[in-house]
Amino acid sequence: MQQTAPQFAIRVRDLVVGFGKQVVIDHLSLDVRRGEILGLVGASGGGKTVLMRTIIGLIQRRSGEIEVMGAPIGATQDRVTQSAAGKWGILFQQGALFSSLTVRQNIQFPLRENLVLSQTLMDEIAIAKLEMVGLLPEDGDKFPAQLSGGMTKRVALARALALDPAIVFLDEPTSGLDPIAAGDFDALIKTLQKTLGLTVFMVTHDLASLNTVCDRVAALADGKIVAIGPMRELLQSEHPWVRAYFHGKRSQMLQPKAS
Ligand SMILES: Nc1ncnc2c1ncn2[C@@H]1O[C@H](COP(=O)(O)OP(=O)(O)OP(=O)(O)O)[C@@H](O)[C@H]1O
Repeated sequence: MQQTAPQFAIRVRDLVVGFGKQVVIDHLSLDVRRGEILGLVGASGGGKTVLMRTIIGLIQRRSGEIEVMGAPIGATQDRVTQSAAGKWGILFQQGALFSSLTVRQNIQFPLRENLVLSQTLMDEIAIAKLEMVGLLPEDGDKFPAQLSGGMTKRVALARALALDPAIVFLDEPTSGLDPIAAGDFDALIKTLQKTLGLTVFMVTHDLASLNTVCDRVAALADGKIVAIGPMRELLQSEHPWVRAYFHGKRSQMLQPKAS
């Protein structure tokens, strides 16, 4: 692979990932530009989560190359791969907070795992991250069971931001939220992109998110990226799956962003 141009946060080339006889990702290539919000859509079970987990080294690939912020990601789940973890933060599909830890302790978890910091500094960082995601310092004392769905997503995002990553991976961040909370969360993502210069890789089925916050949308079908570009371009795509996805009955309410 050529020297990575600095404008790419993630480069994937000719990636193949499978389980037994099943090939999930089939010679897929994808560039994610630094500082963009990229939305990834695809059929349920089509491999979106597998792609995301392979990029961050949690799933072993069969072949292909992956670079994150210009550095290659190892082909095996080794410690070298793990040590790259400070480059990114992850918000998993279910939020996945530790139920026995307070919000503050959840946010501090990646700090404890990766750094040696005083408790005072960690408390200050936790307050700063809570503020960043629109929560109050006193929310830090709560346990996950005491949070609403929207708050849970915000805490999970605060934890993903704990190590000041360059990239955040979000797996269906607005699923389970009402449209107002989902819209608020989208606005938060956009603000963080602008203020922190974050690159956001977002798996989502949320048409409103795709339309309002994503700079580009990539469509995954048959294990490959079959279309990529701003939403208005995706809406023009002739690919059968992309057409069915964006022009099906459930998508008819979609209002394209003005170009
Ligand atoms: N660890 C694993 N072992 C075996 N098969 C797996 C594993 N992880 C994922 N798969 C399979 O890979 C395929 C893609 O799954 P994946 O979770 O990436 O889909 P997805 O596009 O994220 O779907 P959804 O939108 O429903 O979340 C599925 O057939 C799934 O069963």
